[in-house]
Amino acid sequence: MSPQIDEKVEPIFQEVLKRNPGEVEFHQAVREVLESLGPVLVKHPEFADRKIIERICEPERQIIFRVPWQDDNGNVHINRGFRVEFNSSLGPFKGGLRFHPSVYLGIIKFLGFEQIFKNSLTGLPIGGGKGGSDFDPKGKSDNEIMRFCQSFMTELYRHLGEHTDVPAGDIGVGGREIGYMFGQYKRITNRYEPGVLTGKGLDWGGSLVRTEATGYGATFFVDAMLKVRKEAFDGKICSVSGSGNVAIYTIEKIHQLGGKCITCSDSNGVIYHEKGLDLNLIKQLKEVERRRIEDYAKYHKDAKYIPNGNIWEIPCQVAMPSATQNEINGKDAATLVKNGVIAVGEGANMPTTPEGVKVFLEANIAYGPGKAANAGGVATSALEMQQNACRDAWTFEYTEQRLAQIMKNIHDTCYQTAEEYGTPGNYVNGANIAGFIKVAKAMVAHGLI
Ligand SMILES: NC(=O)C1=CN([C@@H]2O[C@H](COP(=O)(O)OP(=O)(O)OC[C@H]3O[C@@H](n4cnc5c(N)ncnc54)[C@H](OP(=O)(O)O)[C@@H]3O)[C@@H](O)[C@H]2O)C=CC1
Ligand SMILES: O=C(O)CCC(=O)C(=O)O
Repeated sequence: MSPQIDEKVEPIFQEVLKRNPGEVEFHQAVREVLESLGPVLVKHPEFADRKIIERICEPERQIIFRVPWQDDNGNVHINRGFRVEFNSSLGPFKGGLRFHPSVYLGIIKFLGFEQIFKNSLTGLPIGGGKGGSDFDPKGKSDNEIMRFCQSFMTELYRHLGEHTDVPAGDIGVGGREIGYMFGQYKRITNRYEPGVLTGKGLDWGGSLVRTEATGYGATFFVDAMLKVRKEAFDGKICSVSGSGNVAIYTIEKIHQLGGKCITCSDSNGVIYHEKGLDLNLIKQLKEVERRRIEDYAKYHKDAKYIPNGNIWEIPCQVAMPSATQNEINGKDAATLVKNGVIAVGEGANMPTTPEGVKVFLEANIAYGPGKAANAGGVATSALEMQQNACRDAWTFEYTEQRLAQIMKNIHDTCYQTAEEYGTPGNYVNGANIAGFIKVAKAMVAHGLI
């Protein structure tokens, strides 16, 4: 762990540990932000007076509920649902829902905490929140998914609203699940309220580019970091982990920008295709047929499937982790650096451990942390809310242009803030400080609430 937490901030972190026992991912996310904030308190003593850091670490509201559902054989199952409404200083709580068996309060709190600063960086009026369930969608039938989503929304709906809390997708939650939850919300409330969820279908209030936004946005962010170093994607060998929504559209944009992506993965193994990935096949396998990535190698005999492989051992120049938290540890980071990586852009949330982050920062590579690099998804969700509010639907070109501009702004804000605070090139500090200051100022303005 980095010893660099400021002495004024350390007691706040100790209190977070005490108040939230066992929530290790939440501790990790909080510590990483708090490490950046010492110099901010020097410039802004009012933040310390008003106990802004202490308040920002405590969610405004945490909802935990039972989700009973029946499988196709009539068996009853009970899952646990969560929604952590972390901070609404800049707008309604906004952030995705994750359905994965690993979900517990500590995961949802880490994601909700990150979301506060990410959403602030977008420059759009959205607060931070996150939710989900320990439900495992793998191997479930379409009807089982629908029954689960309906049961989940039957409890959650009372906490949502376009001006209150607006969920979207995350791991295990895509367009299909958003559709079932939207239908149930509409049925229970008797309101057609498109702005209550984002990531909706294009025929019923969704936005063009939302599906692509996180991956495209992360690639735009890395492109901006490369440009600072007089580099470009063109001709670069790239490695992407995961094979879900973020991974697929990261690969797509990398290819559009002239890079060659040679890897993807799922939780069972890694695909290595030296001549470059066949993205149409990945889309067919994952988006249409919902199969495992292993099957990719059945169609390309020159591609290798490595069961339980370590994707970060495959040499690349640009790495974009797009699967899950803590997928790059200190050793993986050192391997990437040794093999010549020049840029790492995080499509996933907190995919690098603190030890890995330290390796990247010390090696002075271009390292874009998730809360900045993957903000394009939630930013485009906010654009979807704008379209819903004025009952409009923008073109793909216009929406992508807005996304590209937002990502450029986020990059420049992080870059300039890092310089201003004496750590040039450190996007971790830049993102944490810039994201924090905007929320902190709003909290001061709103008084003690
Ligand atoms: N969707 C969005 O708009 C945004 C997503 N993110 C983040 O991006 C990441 C990916 O999300 P998304 O693409 O939407 O999710 P998907 O469910 O579409 O895909 C997730 C991918 O990551 C793999 N994965 C998930 N959990 C693990 C694990 N524990 N170990 C190894 N592999 C794993 C999955 O493999 P398998 O099928 O085997 O589980 C799958 O390939 C997450 O960190 C998410 O929080 C960030 C910003 C926005
Ligand atoms: O689009 C959204 O509201 C949420 C996206 C998300 O979950 C994230 O940024 O991690």
